[in-house]
Amino acid sequence: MKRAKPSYLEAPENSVDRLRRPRPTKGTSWDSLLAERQSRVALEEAFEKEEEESPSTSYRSEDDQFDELPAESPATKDEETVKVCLRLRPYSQSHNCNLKIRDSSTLVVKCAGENQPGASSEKHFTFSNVFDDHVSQAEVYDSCIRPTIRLTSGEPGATILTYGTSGSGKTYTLLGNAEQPGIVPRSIEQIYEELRGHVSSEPMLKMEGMQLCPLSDGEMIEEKYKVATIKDMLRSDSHEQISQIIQSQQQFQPLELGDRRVFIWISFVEIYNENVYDLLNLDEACAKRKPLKVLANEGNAYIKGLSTLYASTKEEAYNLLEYGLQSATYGSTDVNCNSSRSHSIFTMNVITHSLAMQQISQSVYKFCDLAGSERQKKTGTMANRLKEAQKINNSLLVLGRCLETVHRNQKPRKVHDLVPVRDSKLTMIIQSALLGKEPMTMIVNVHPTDEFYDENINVLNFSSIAKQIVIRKPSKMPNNGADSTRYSFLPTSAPDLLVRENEALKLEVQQLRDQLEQSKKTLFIQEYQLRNELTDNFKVQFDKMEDSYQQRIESAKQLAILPYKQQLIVLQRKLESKEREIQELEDELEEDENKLKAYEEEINLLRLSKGKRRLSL
Ligand SMILES: Nc1ncnc2c1ncn2[C@@H]1O[C@H](COP(=O)(O)OP(=O)(O)OP(=O)(O)O)[C@@H](O)[C@H]1O
Repeated sequence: MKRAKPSYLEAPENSVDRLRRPRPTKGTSWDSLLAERQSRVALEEAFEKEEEESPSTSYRSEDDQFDELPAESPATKDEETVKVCLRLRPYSQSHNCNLKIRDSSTLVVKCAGENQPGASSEKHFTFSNVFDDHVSQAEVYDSCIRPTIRLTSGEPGATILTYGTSGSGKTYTLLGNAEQPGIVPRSIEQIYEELRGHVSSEPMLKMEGMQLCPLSDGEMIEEKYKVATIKDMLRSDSHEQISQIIQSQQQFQPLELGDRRVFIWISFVEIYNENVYDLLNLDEACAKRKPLKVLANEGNAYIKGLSTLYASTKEEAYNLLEYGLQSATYGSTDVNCNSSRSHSIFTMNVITHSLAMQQISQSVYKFCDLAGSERQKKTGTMANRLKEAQKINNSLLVLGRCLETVHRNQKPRKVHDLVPVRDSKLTMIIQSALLGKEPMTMIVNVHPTDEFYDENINVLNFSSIAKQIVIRKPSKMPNNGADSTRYSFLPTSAPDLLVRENEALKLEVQQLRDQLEQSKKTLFIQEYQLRNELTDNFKVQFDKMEDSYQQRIESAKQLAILPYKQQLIVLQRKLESKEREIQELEDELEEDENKLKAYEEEINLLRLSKGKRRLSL
């Protein structure tokens, strides 16, 4: 069946790029336009009927039988649902609170029109976990995140989102503070502690866009220099305290990873007013920030020109996190005086190279702190703030539409709608999670006071849709190993044989693609090893050549100085004979002087005897 096309006869959706809105083609007649409109209306009516038969939200009024409440879409052994956890922010007892925790997975909301007769008075929302306001950061981490960081099983990674109104505790949950570290520092600890002894000190392998590349010696030095520069700029060691706190609360143990070598690359971006900015770009430290382009290929997003820095130790990872946070844009609203007005995404790319198996796998962990989903009136939005709020709300709206479409597509139906991931930068970047290629965990933060009643209901409705999305685990190829892991959305029961055949073919194509991908990687590893061998061989040859050149230079030198050596010997001999002559002359002179002295003594004696004789006469 053909996919339903959007019609240009309907009011345009504001969030959709003007250029991409539907337009009439030249020469289209009015009759054909009406026919197109009618077929579209018929299609939509069919969808609505389907929707009525299987409602998408997981809440019902009190009048409904609670036991019948569909907690989530049924997930089989090879499937998992998007994990959606709820966390309540501590609130003052003086405030009215309409939210009550019923059990570890159910929240009951008292409706605003409680006193009106006939009005339904309670709504029940189910979650993977519900955390009360006194639950600690470590408990939240252990229940929601720790199980999703699976470093041995070659999972594709995970996307972790915090969602809620401004000031509801999203940043607190994700980052925490020096005394109560949040999810990101705990994940850094878990990853580096579990991979202890396997993280390479040299950044030898890197993902460039969608390609895996070995780095040259010069490039490796450059990468290390960047991280060292950031360390010098920060000059703080607060991470040591954070690390100690986490270690005392959660004992992460090193994993048994055999000969595997791991390379960890970190990037950090901010989406502000629908522009993507690099938070780790050292060149932009003092200059005006330039927005980056987001490109997409086969459901994977790639940010062109994004800095991805190598962190060989957890200290370096903490430094990159701190540096990125310093670069982030913070504004202030009436609701939260340190409100982050942008979405930020901290990404850890863990590349594992198994020498024995000749395999490379990649796990990408994305931590997204979404901007607050508050109403414009409540946040005192003016001018700049209004523009920010509109952009924030738009991207969250698109996120909601993506989740809704994915959920709708998972129902047994013939027409699958296009998931509008391209309608916002946020959904474009996290599309692999939205399209089911990797697990997603959403932590919904709620400030449970009456003041935020409407916003909280919106947030809870939004999360109830996310909760029902089923992620299917890929069928693993026998020799594919970890990196071939893929997830796909397929309807649970195909209505006819044709659809099933189609799906089987799709699966086959996917498996062939995976095989091709694996072969490419094997080829890449072999090329990489060959290059290393060649480099070693060249080194040995160069050493030998250098030795022989040294010898030749030495013998040429000896040959050149030979005549001078002989001349030197002749001159030395002449010098010796002259010295001997001088010595002889000196000896003769000494002899003559001695004789002279003897004559003088004789003369003196004669004079004395002559004198004596004269006296006697
Ligand atoms: N569970 C909690 N325990 C203790 N304090 C909390 C908790 N949740 C939030 N807070 C406090 O509430 C305040 C606002 O939280 P936070 O900055 O995390 O909100 P936010 O949802 O990120 O807001 P924005 O969207 O505006 O950035 C902070 O001072 C934070 O310390």
